Amino acid sequence: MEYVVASLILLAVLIVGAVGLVVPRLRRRELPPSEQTGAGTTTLERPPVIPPVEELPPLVERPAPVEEEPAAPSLETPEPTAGRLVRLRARLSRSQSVFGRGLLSVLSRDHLDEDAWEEIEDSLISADVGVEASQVLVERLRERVRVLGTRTVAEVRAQLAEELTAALEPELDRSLKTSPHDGRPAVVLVVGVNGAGKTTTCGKIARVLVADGRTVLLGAADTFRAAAAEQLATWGERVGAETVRGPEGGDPASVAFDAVKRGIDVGVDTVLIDTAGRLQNKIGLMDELGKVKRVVEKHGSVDETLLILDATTGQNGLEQARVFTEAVEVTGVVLTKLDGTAKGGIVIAVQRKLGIPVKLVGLGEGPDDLAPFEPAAFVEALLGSDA
Ligand SMILES: Nc1nc2c(ncn2[C@@H]2O[C@H](COP(=O)(O)OP(=O)(O)OP(=O)(O)O)[C@@H](O)[C@H]2O)c(=O)[nH]1
Repeated sequence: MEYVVASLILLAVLIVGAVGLVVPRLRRRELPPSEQTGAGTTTLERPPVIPPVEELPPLVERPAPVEEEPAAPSLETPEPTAGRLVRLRARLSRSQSVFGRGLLSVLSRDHLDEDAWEEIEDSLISADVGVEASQVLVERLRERVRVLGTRTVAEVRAQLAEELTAALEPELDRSLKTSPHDGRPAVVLVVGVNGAGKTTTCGKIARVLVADGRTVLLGAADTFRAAAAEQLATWGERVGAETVRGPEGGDPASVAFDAVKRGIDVGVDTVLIDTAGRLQNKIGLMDELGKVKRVVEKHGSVDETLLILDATTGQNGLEQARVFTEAVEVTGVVLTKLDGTAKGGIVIAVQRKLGIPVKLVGLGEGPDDLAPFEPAAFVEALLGSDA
């Protein structure tokens, strides 16, 4: 019996000893290794490691982030050209106050005496219609009112509209020659003084053509202003049109030549060439534009030469325009910035003085603020509906 008790005690001591040896080892293994455990150092218990905030499970389940597709270069769809002038008529509000409110309020007076007719003539002149054209217009209107005995405002308005429309020569051909022919693209030269809106208008015309289903290539022959080629290329990219450029300060004629060649090679419908418009002197300008035209014509004739005129420069612009018409054969005028002037009558003066049809009008800085010019719709917009 005593022998059994002694054995049990011995067994208990052995178990306690074994547990005492194993447990500290296990504890030590659970702790991360201390940096220095040399003799004489005390190993302190480390605080529990708290995972950084971002590793904590979110309170609210967040949806898995959606992988964004790389943005594909999206092409813009320009507005259709039909009816643009009507849609943009409000842009003529400054000119409209002269024609619609000014002229019509005089014409609606009970007695149209000599002073009233003079006032009407002055209004037309100040709207840049031009002295001679204003006199002719007033004479014709005065005669009609006298012969027909017109009295109501609506009748006078209708007669004024007819006279203004007639002065804009509605029978002139205003179509743009932009269709390919003889197996090559149509070539359009864009000329005008710097700042008139040439590059912008080139870009807008490219959009007009694309809207009408044409393929276009742009030639940045304005090598004079560094940013012009960049500006033109940006317009082109927006509608998927390629731009041919040359070195800054390079020969404009050579860029124009390369652009037409490229247009023929890739088979576009129309090549639009933006030129530089330095007016340092007439001879220089004539030389430069003449050379561009001659060089381009090695590929075939130029189909359209559009002169860009800033409507806000009024009669001064007309003088500059004349220099261009002497340098190259201009086939159409684009009158820009009509939205920024009360002198919408300049359209009449331009056609009368230059004998060239206004084909397009710029009515703002937006990409589609360029409208085909339609005399009757333009006059309606000038006279407004509040007459
Ligand atoms: N309000 C208004 N601004 C216009 C119109 N057309 C062009 N502009 C502005 O006129 C300024 C000059 O236009 P550009 O196209 O750079 O003129 P540019 O003739 O090419 O000038 P250069 O490249 O220096 O020869 C720009 O700020 C255009 O946004 C328009 O119809 N209305």
